[in-house]
Amino acid sequence: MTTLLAVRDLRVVIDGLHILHGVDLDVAATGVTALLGRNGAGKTTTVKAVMGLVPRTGSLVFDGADIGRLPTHLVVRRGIGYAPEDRGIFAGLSVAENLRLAERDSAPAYDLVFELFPELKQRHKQAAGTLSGGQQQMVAIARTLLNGNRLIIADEPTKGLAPKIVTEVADVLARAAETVPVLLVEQNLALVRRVAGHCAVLADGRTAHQGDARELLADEDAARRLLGVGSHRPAPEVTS
Ligand SMILES: Nc1ncnc2c1ncn2[C@@H]1O[C@H](COP(=O)(O)OP(=O)(O)OP(=O)(O)O)[C@@H](O)[C@H]1O
Repeated sequence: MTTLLAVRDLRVVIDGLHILHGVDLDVAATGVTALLGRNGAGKTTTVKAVMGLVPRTGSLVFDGADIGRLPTHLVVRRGIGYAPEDRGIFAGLSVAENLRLAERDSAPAYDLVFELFPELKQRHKQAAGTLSGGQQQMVAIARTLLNGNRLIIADEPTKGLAPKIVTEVADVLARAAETVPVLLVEQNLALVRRVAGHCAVLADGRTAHQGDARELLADEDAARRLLGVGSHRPAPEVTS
């Protein structure tokens, strides 16, 4: 596996609380890498640390360059797009305005975005706050695809969504990952099995496992030990 982002011994302390105690993570240069772990394991904190949104120590090497001391805006400028767990959309602004605010490149990839999300084109004048949860998630992912990012980080994009919408979001992530590698924080293991190649599992702020996602999820005992759940649930249909 070729590594695009190499995280080593990542540590985060917030208000004196040690939240990450040494996370190692290799994000593959192609496809979807899944970041897994039980609630509170440190997944969101890990991706926030990559983005420079929380104070961090350790080594973060992205495409051969050290980004471990860069502030968020410079991490973004290196080509890492982030769709946060809370989606971070501007509720009072329209879909088009939300997208326009995210433009960084001189030629934003609206063709790609509207091909993947035709619904956003139809709803471009609608206030983003009146969209469904799934549509808001599409706006969050679309913003990362507008610019020529070299890595997309999506934090629990399917959280709270209806099964049909989960399938749609899974579809889009799988299609996006054909051109841009994706680091996906996800609890829906059926989706992970469907779209992910490499995976890392966190436990108590540390890396407990790294390897092939499907191999891990095929191993009932390991999945239960590392993730606390059986992994054999029906997979959502990915049509692309
Ligand atoms: N700003 C903060 N202040 C104090 N504790 C925090 C802060 N951010 C995170 N934590 C704690 O750190 C631990 C890891 O949180 P984090 O959100 O990274 O976990 P997670 O794996 O993403 O969990 P979930 O799957 O529930 O979203 C949790 O115990 C959380 O309560």
